Amino acid sequence: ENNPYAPPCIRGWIPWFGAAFEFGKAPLYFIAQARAKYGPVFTVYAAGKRLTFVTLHEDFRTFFMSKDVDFEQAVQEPVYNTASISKGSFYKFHPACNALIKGRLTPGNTALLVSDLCEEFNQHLELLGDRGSQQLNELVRSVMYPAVISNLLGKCNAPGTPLSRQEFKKKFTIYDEGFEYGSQLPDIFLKEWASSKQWLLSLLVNMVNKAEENTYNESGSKTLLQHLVTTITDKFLPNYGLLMLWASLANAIPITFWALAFILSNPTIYETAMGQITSALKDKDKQKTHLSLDNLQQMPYVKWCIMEAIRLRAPGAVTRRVVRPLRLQNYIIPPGDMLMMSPYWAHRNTKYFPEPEEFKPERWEKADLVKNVFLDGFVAFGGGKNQCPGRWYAIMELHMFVALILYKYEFTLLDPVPNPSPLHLVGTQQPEGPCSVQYRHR
Ligand code: HEM
Repeated sequence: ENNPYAPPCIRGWIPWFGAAFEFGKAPLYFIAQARAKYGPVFTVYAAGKRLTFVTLHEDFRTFFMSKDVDFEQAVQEPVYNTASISKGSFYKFHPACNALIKGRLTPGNTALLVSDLCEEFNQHLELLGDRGSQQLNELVRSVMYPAVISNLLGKCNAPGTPLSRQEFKKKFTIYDEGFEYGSQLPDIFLKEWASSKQWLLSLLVNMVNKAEENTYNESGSKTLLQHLVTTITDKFLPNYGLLMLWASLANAIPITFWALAFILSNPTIYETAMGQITSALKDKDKQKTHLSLDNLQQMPYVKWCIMEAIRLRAPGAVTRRVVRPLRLQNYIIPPGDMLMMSPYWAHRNTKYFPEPEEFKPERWEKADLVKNVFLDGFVAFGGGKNQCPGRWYAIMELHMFVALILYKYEFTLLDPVPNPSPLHLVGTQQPEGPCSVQYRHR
């Protein structure tokens, strides 16, 4: 309690609630204000928890690599609240689960998923019809949900009728939108959210049963889910499946929305991207557009647009738990503290990203993306041994989706690009307001 080396601690006026109220209103902006006022390392005491923020790039290595901080202990409680996985099970199986996903989604293995994913995207993009208008984020969801489920969990597990796709979209959206509160509160406070979670869990029970019956695909390979079935051997298997499903959709979908919105709202960027897409895909069919890894490599500018959207709308925070006294700057952070790092704010450091608020795809020219090297200071996927194992898949998936949809459809943005909502710390940023588009098949 009276640690003289502890960083400045922010408490609110109401002692018990601490800063929870102020923090909860707009946590993303609270971080920036607190940093300006209290310096690069500070603790927020909120709702009985100590959250210590690490804001200097020079400390990120410690955040990701130190043996005195731990990923599993930081996320165990949220994992229990969102997927009902017991503490014992999580500590037992999480390392193997993480290693599995990492191994299945290396750049090389991701390349093997390209042609199936392309087929899925084609199929679901064509369901949009010749023309229409709708919310851009709804449109992205309706194509990406079934396509990615099919690609990662198996074709037999993707919702196969318009009605079941509609229902999945509805349940998953509720689950995803409530994930942040759901990760902190017991189910009894969140009825609708908890019932969507139960619905999704039963769905995963079915998927797992099928994966246990058919341990291989028609093609003789295994889906990520079929691999998971052999790794998790306790009763929480479907629950791990749900978390994996959430992780594979929750961050990638908002980024797809932003990437499209940024491109469509900027005529020069749009022209450059379209130039590359049309010259790479030339006279390919516009209904069944076969797009290969080579084609993707012919559109580096489109990839820069994806990377730039990820940079600008990066997760609000990633977390670790301090397990032994941790030295940072001139402070000693006590065990038990949650350690927080904000990729969103890290990407607004002008030393690494001049004109940080601008959508400037060209800044990615300096990164050796062909060799899978990002820009210095880029931390959207976290780091260390718990760095996002889906990052190569995410980049490939978004690159392909954006190229395909722009090749097939012409869009008109009917609203200005919305601001990001200041309400969320978990995951990539969500739009604050509506953004509708009109589209027409080319
Ligand atoms: C643009 C899209 C994405 C972003 C920005 C993103 C970001 C992140 C971040 C920041 C973490 C935590 C890392 C840390 O604490 O150091 C994470 C974890 C994770 N991500 Fe992603 N992610 C994306 C897409 C995906 C996709 C497409 C998949 C699956 C195919 C995926 C699977 C996972 C999994 C399974 C974890 C948990 C890892 C663990 O348990 O150790 N992510 N992601």
